[in-house]
Amino acid sequence: MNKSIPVLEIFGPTIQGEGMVIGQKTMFVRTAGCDYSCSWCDSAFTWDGSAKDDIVQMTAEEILEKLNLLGGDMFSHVTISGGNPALLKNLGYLTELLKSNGMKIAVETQGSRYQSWLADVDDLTISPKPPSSGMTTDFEKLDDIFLQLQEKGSLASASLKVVIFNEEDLEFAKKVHRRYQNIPFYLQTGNEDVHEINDDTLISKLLRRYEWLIDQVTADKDLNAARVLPQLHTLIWGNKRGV
Ligand SMILES: C[S@@+](CC[C@H](N)C(=O)[O-])C[C@H]1O[C@@H](n2cnc3c(N)ncnc32)[C@H](O)[C@@H]1O
Ligand SMILES: Nc1nc2[nH]cc(C(=O)O)c2c(=O)[nH]1
Ligand code: SF4
Ligand SMILES: [Mg+2]
Repeated sequence: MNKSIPVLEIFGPTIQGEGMVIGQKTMFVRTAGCDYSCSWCDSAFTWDGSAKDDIVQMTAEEILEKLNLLGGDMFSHVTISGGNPALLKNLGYLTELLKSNGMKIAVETQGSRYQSWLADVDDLTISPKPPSSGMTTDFEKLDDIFLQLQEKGSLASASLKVVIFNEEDLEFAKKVHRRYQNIPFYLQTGNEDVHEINDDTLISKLLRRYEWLIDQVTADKDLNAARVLPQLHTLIWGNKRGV
């Protein structure tokens, strides 16, 4: 089989620090390449060229082998993130292989591209980007993604997660929530300091930002069904990579 999946990191077991299955023990596979360039991206090395020499082209079998080498029998859940893994048409081989080996699959993507294999994912997080990112969401594309998931009977596996840095982001998030009212909706604290190396400084600021976000949500009747979360892994390990 051809070595067609560009991989930047494989790590774990760790816990999922974000979103719908926060706390779930999982392995991570991080693919290279993104069609966005968010101003605050905490994984910019996947697309800004700074780690281009670390990209390894792997087959699905090689990825499974590496997961087993690292995780042994201490995992049954694999999260595929990036970059944008939904750029990769042939990732379906990997999701099939992992599932046939008894693993559950989660995917993190921003909702700019659809791939048929997204319908086979157990925990699908779609994370449209708010104004602070500098990106513009194509809502027709996003509508189409949810439509395709619905047609395949996979809507129940999906959730929405919007990262919030300011009030304008919150307005954007409310628009998303209104448009897709039946999709579980998560708000996540934005990390403004992705290069901070002092964990105490970072964590106390993130906790203040989390409290601010909770205050906004509790005072807003349009957000009665929202779930508000921090990035748990950042509170534990700071900006460290590979955790
Ligand atoms: C690095 S992205 C990769 C997957 C996909 N490109 C996406 O953005 O959904 C994984 C998650 O991290 C979130 N994220 C990235 N930078 C962040 C930051 N500075 N603070 C909080 N969350 C961040 C993204 O919004 C996304 O939900
Ligand atoms: N522990 C942990 N949880 C995460 N949830 C989403 C992550 C990501 O970068 O996509 C991530 C990550 O990098 N680490
Ligand atoms: S879409 Fe995700 S990986 Fe791409 S730049 Fe934005 S946060 Fe980073
Ligand atoms: Mg991350």
